[in-house]
Parts: sequence; structure tokens; C-alpha cells
Amino acid sequence: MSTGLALNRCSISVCRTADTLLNRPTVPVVRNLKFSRRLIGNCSTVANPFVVVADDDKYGNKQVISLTPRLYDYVPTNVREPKILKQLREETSKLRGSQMQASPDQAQLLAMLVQILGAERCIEVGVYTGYSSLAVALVLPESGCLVACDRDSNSLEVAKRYYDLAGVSHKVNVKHGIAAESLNSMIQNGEGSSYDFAFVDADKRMYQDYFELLLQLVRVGGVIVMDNVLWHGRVSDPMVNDAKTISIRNFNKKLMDDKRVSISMVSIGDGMTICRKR
Ligand SMILES: C[S@@+](CC[C@H](N)C(=O)[O-])C[C@H]1O[C@@H](n2cnc3c(N)ncnc32)[C@H](O)[C@@H]1O
Repeated sequence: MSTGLALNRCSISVCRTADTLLNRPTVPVVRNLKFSRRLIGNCSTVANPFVVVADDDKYGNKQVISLTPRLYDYVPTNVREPKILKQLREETSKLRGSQMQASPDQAQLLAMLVQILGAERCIEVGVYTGYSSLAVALVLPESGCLVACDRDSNSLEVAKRYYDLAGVSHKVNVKHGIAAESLNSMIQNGEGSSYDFAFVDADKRMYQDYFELLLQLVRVGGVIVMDNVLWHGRVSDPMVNDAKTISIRNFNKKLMDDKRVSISMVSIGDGMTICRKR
């Protein structure tokens, strides 16, 4: 799958054993970490399969946590997931595309950012059945509003049912259609610089476009969170060059020099970058 496969044999074997026992596909996180190369030929490190060591000498012997399936299963046990979100997650798990929904720890981080910001006006690009948008709507004040954009009407029906069940429908403005068109029309309507928070979790080939549009809609000091910035580890693998990977890789690279925002890439879920408009 990636060059990471060749880098970290010790960790891989540990991972595979756990995955085999749990009867599920191998989790790619460990295999894709550049930080893993020091493990080659040092199988004593298998004694602690949760830790990998920086490959690049610039980082010294910096140790970072790698998420094995067991450790990953531990994370959600430390998330305070509201009952209604759990119900939605479990219902969605039976649907096609369920792997797309945000994880409980990611949704909790989004809700926390909204609360820290004191956000009232939010946007989500890529709603699916509504897990992350509901997490945000639940913490918005009664006067708050979330514009929820998605092109898939079937998924949106599930989302709307859950907004109703959770009693937050009055805070959510669902926009069914191509997200870039919805965002453009919001700009045309004079809504520029009026939003506090945005979350992007849709078409990966459109990341730069979504970012440019949202940068117009979000106020100075507002936050844009971009999901899937690690793209299952593919971004760090020079052998992977499909359109989505290239788009995210280019987006990440360009963001490094983008003086319009301050940034923080967080390796939660499939990677999220938090961008604060300057
Ligand atoms: C990864 S899922 C979103 C998951 C959601 N944030 C959650 O936590 O459940 C991506 C969604 O983006 C939507 N999408 C993809 N491309 C789109 C586009 N160009 N315009 C609008 N929606 C789009 C898909 O229909 C899909 O529901």
C-alpha cells in the first residue's frame, strides 16, 4: 500500500496479529508513519508496539504514539458521546459509506472548537447522515445556525431525521446541492466574513476550492477545519499519485506558505488541519 509497509516490519506484524484476531482489515496508520523506520532491526521495540521513534535525525529520538487497533479502541471509551450521536452512529454503521462518518473523538474535537470560539454561525461541507454536523448543532446556542451542505438527498434525509430527534432542526439550514455552488451563492448573498466556523469533509479534489470559498465566508479569527488531510497515509507515500491524493498533498503543501491563516495539523482520525483566519 505504501512505502511505510517496508519500513516498519515489527509494528506491522503486531498490527496484523491484532487485526487477524479481531477479524478486520489491517489498520494502516502504523504502516504509514515516516516516524517508524527506527524499528527495523530493533524488534525489542515490539515490547511496546504503541510507540514509534522519529526517523528524521532532526527530531532526535522523539517518540510518538502509534494507534494500534487496541489503542484505537481505547480512545472512544474516553469520549463523552451524546446518546443521540451514538444512536445515529449505530444506525449509519449499517449503511453504505458508513466508513465516511467522523469518529466520536473527531466530532468531540469539532464541538469543542465551536464552544471555545463561542461560534454562532457555522458551515459544514459534506454532511452524509449528519454525525459531525449534529455534534456541532448540539453545542450551538439556540440563536446559532449551521449551514449543512451535501449533494446526496438520501443521506440528508437521515441527517434531517436526527436533527429533528435531537431538537436542533431550527439551528440547521440544509443546503442540498453541489457544495461549491451553495458556498458561492452564500457569498453572492452578501454573507462574506459572517461565519465563525467551517468544517470540510467532502470531495477531496475540491479542497483548495472549498478552502478559498470558506476563507471568504469566515470572519477574521474564525476557524476552518479540513478533514482527511493524512488521507489514510497516502499523502506521505510518493508512490501514490491518484487525483485525490495529489489534491490533498498539494493542499497541505500550499497551506504551509499561506499567510492568510495560522494552522495546526492534528493526527486525529484521518488527520485534520485547523486553520484560523488572520
Ligand atoms: C465523508 S462524507 C461526510 C461525513 C460527515 N461529515 C459525517 O461525519 O458523517 C462526504 C459527503 O460529502 C458529500 N459530497 C461529496 N462531494 C460533494 C459535492 N461536490 N457537493 C456536495 N456534497 C458532496 C457526499 O455526498 C458525502 O455525503
